[in-house]
Amino acid sequence: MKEKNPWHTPVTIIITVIGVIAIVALVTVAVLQNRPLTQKYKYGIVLDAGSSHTALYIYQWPAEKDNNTGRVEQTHSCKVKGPGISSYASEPWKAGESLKDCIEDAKRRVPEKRHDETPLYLGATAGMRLLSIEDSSASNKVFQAVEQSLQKSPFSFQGARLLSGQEEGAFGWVTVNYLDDRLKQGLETTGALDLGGASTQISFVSNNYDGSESPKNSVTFRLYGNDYNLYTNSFLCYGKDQALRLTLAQQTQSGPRSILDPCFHPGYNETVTYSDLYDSPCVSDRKPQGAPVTFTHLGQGNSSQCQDVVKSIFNFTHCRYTQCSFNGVFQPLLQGPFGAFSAYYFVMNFLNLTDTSIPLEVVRKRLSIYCETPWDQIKQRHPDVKLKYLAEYCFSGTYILTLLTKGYNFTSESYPNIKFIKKIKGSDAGWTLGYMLNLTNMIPAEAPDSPLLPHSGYVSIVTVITVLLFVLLIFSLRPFWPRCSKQPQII
Ligand SMILES: Nc1nc2c(ncn2[C@@H]2O[C@H](COP(=O)(O)OP(=O)(O)O)[C@@H](O)[C@H]2O)c(=O)[nH]1
Repeated sequence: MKEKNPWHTPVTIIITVIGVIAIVALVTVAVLQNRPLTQKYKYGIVLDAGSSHTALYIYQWPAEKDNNTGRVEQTHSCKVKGPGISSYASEPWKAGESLKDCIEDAKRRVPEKRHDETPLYLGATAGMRLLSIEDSSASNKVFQAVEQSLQKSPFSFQGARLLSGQEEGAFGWVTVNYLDDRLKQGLETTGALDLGGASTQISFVSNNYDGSESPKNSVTFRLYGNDYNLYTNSFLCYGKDQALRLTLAQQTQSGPRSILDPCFHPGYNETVTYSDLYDSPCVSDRKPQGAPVTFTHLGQGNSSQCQDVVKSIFNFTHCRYTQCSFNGVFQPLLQGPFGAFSAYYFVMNFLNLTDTSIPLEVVRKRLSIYCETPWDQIKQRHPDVKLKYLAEYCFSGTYILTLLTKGYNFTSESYPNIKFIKKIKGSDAGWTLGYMLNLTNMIPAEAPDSPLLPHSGYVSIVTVITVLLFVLLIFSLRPFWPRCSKQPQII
């Protein structure tokens, strides 16, 4: 008699076919339905009105995930032509005009249908801080002019304001740690060292600082469920352009007709007007009486003397706290890694000295060889570099090393903890991103709920469950399996 295979019974065949169709349908629906939707983005724009120039930054983030760290990124930056807005004190309307090209650029970069919901902020830093000290009415007029200009843009203008030094330092620290994904994960934070043209900031978390000593240097944050007690200080007049004024003022106190400056290359020769040099609140009270109209600024290229002149602009004589950096300012013990950006990066990158594993002594030696190089040779070697920047790298490099070691107390051991950086994951290091994250409430105080599975994880789980169900189905049909008995089944 012919053996009949139990798998060939109509019921079994129907169950198997339905099972397979159901499984295929389940996987297909799971994969198709969970495919990420076409990504929609939101945008934010911040104008950094610095002392030397203004820059516009565009940030974007996925529309659904405002609250997730590491998701906001810089997509574009635009450098405003001309000087910083504080330079337009005598013709404020020009400050507003100067921003137009970058605003036009932003209009092309941000999708038109998002324009009216895109917040636009302008934050001014030390250049405007100095102008407001010098002439508060001129500073108000400059703010009015930029506000009038930005209100005409199609973006949602949220105002132009002067940032305090403390805010500038703290937002720079937020930016660096946000981009490094250290805040959400509650990791040890990175300190921030920012060197601008008119001021410089140092911000870090130190275990031996709870804010009780010198409370004005303390900023507290609760971010993603973690509390931070940040130490921050901004030194007005210690940005690299104002620091250069301080050293030149130091060398021209007797009102000479010429000076031999150890921080400029041998053969450097420029005429400087006394009134220009002393036209800043950082030095205006020290303008020598009866000085001639101009002096000749000659380079000498002597590194050790340059270090002495630069050191002389720091005051180490008084400290009413347990410890100080300089000028009587409290500073707790340095702790952790540091990111040094803005002019720290421009200068050390030009000098090929961003590698902090090079011993400090070797760094100093290389800088002194550079400073001693004649000005003609320097110009020949770098025909494409702006002469103003080129002339100042010897001074700027010496200033940076002096500020870090004598000012902030970095040692040969702690110097390698510094990383000279320009960008982190494509976004510029600076206060602007931290400022926008704060104003848009994009960093929550408490840790967000654990995120949903990513698409690939979801598909994998559905596939595994489906395979298991399939195996289960096969086993549930066991009664219909062919028996392994020697006796043939007779129907
Ligand atoms: N070497 C060099 N210096 C720069 C560059 N951009 C800006 N600087 C200088 O670096 C300093 C700081 O600039 P920035 O970070 O824009 O500071 P701010 O203008 O004070 O906000 C100023 O002295 C600028 O003149 C650059 O591309 N190369």
